[in-house]
Amino acid sequence: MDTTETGTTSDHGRLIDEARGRIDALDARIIELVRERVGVSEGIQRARIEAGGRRLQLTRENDILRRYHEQLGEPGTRLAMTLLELCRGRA
Ligand SMILES: C=C(O[C@@H]1C=C(C(=O)O)C=C[C@H]1O)C(=O)O
Repeated sequence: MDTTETGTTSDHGRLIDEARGRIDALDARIIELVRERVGVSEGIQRARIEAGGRRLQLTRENDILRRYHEQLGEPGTRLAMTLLELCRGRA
């Protein structure tokens, strides 16, 4: 059986390379979606400030944290916290 320096067969190596290509493409889409989310969030924050309100709304943030937790567990909560951190404070 033909093996590479990582100990995989060439078939496995090809499968891994192909799957990594898909992961790289997914990561690029995720980063693009995060950038889109930052822009939408900034627009909401700016509108609220212009209307005389506060930039942040913690009840809404808690709903988002709960949704991520329900779907992805504790790491989902941390992911949502990171997303909210990226989206806060630029308006
Ligand atoms: C975007 C909003 O403003 C802020 C940003 C949020 C977000 O990025 O999801 C959520 C709540 C607010 O603290 C909103 O109220 O929906």
